[in-house]
Amino acid sequence: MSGPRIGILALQGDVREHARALSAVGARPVEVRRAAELAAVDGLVLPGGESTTIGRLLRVFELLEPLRAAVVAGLPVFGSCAGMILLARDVVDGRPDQPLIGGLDMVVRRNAFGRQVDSFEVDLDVDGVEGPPVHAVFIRAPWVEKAGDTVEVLARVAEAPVAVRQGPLLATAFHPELTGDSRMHRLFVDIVRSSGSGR
Ligand SMILES: NC(=O)CC[C@H](N)C(=O)O
Repeated sequence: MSGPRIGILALQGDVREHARALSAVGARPVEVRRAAELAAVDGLVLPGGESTTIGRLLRVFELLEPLRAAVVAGLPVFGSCAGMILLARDVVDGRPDQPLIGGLDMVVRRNAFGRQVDSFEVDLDVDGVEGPPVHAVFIRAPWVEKAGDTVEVLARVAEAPVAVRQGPLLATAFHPELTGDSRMHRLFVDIVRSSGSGR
């Protein structure tokens, strides 16, 4: 039995690390740069990078509208860091006109942890992830400023949600692809399988 085909948006960011983590949990990773490639996946990862740049590239590659439509149609998507921002319905401290995909009923604050703690690492208990805490790497990360009632908060740093799920949409402010621990990817692949689009 082969695993679900999981696309990784490959316009910017750490695509290779996500591919490795997805393979480790039995999925088949494929790079996505075009709408036709998007149409052929069972789930999609939006990697970190710069959300403003990725948003602009989504327009250039004519992927923004197809992605919005895919999310509305129920495609499972996992956004990390900049990918979390792209899944938000609104962003605080974003650039004016920064394109978002939306889908997750949340407002995020971009670069929320500020300059002093630009990047940091912390061990986090994440709901839905068994075993020891997840070692979470934050790099100029956002946090969730406001979340709707149907958004499940899976982990927090201080008071701020940094991992959330709403139906088939999963988002983390941290970078689970950088630590060699593929449990967040396993959680996403389980979401893809149970959403019915996994083959
Ligand atoms: N590591 C990251 O993805 C950083 C996100 C970046 N600060 C942004 O606003 O998009």
